[in-house]
Amino acid sequence: MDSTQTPVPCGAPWPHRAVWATAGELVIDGVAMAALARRYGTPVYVMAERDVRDRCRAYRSALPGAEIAYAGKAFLCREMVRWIEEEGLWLDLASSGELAVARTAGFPPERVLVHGNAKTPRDLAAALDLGVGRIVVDSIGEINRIAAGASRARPQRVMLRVTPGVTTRTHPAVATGGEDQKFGLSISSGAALEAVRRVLDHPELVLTGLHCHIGSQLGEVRPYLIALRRLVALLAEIRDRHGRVLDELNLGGGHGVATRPGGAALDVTRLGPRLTATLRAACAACDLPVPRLFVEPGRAIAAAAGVTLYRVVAIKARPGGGAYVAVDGGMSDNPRPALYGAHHEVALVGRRSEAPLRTMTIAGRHCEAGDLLAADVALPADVRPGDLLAFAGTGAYNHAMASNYNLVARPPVVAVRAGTARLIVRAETEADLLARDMAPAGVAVRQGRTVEPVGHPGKG
Ligand SMILES: Cc1ncc(COP(=O)(O)O)c(C=O)c1O
Ligand SMILES: N[C@@H](CCCC[NH3+])C(=O)O
Repeated sequence: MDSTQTPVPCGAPWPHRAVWATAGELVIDGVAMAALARRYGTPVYVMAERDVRDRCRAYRSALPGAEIAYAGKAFLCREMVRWIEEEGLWLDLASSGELAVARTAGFPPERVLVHGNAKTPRDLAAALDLGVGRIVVDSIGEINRIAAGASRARPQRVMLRVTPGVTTRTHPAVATGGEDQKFGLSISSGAALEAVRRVLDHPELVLTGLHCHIGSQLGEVRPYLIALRRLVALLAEIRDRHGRVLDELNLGGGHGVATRPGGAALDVTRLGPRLTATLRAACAACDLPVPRLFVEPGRAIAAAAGVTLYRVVAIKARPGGGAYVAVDGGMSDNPRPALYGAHHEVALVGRRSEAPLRTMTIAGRHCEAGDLLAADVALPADVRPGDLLAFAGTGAYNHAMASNYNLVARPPVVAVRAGTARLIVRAETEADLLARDMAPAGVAVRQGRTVEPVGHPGKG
């Protein structure tokens, strides 16, 4: 593109306000990525605030009257909590650590749902102390533990997570609707009904409804409708056996996002009306009032808002053609390609290249051959050390799943909005890494030389 051309929208899976501008620049909501990378270093996670907010609003308008709980496991920090709070969503949290983020960001506890198949005493104490809106019971043994921390004067509202026996097309590691798995209580075995009975026996607990979560990165509406009907049937059975009509039905999250241009997504504008209509029809058939519906999207709110920028460090020819392009990050900041074979779109940013496209594999910096961030992507043949690469769709389950493998410090998160960039999670430092490591007694600490971060061999 030459300097007379107008910016071209990137389209999905890039953020809503991402454009290709002149000279190969990627501009997200008015912020140029090359300058951002120079200012904050690389790797860096970029989160487009207005993208997150747009998606929260799309959920609220596609599901009027329903509660939208953002699944914080996808991406959580206090700034994100503020956006979610301001957009009127609930938060789905899964540990005392996540609860600490929400608590210290001032999120209203009555809009927090707590999940977990193995909630520790600490998790439960944090949830009960905070006074969260709902705890989602995931096992029978947990019922007494929650009741013990509540009281008749201050009863705890709970939902019950059930497994509806629905199969889904997704990676096996994130398929959770089937019978044989670690989450929830089976409907067909009778465990779910037994758990209902036990919860109802506790005056310290208020059973508000049922919950299920059938999997993640799902592309079809149908499994949700099947799960919904099974949960409504269970609501009717609970009414018939116990004389109790529960008010809430939570269908979890899992709504898939496009990972390639033109790729399929489970768009809430398509899903929302089908859920609402099916819920009404199923309840009418069982002569039940329509319960308040909850959904818990994580990826669908956060994934496309995020982009990761890396510097190219080294290039190597592959035997058979193509090349390995090694960058200054890897499976420590994005384990998804190695774990699930996940695909992220990749683009050269910050300079224009006329070179023909060549097939390249983007390799991470970690000490294992499987640390490949993207296989067989087409990039200009003149990609060189110092170049900047942008990865799309890294807003969910990247920062959240980052590790310190090889004692690599985790990257910062920078929010962009209307032409302004702002640090929202600072980079980890080597001092952070050493802070938890107890130096052996009597070892004198030798101060290291301060070195510039690698990955800036060129100005781009
Ligand atoms: C209980 C629960 N709710 C919501 C989610 C959010 O999932 P996703 O990010 O796929 O929407 C998950 C994770 O899959 C989950 O386990
Ligand atoms: N970590 C998974 C999603 C897990 C969903 C958690 N409930 C991913 O990146 O795809």
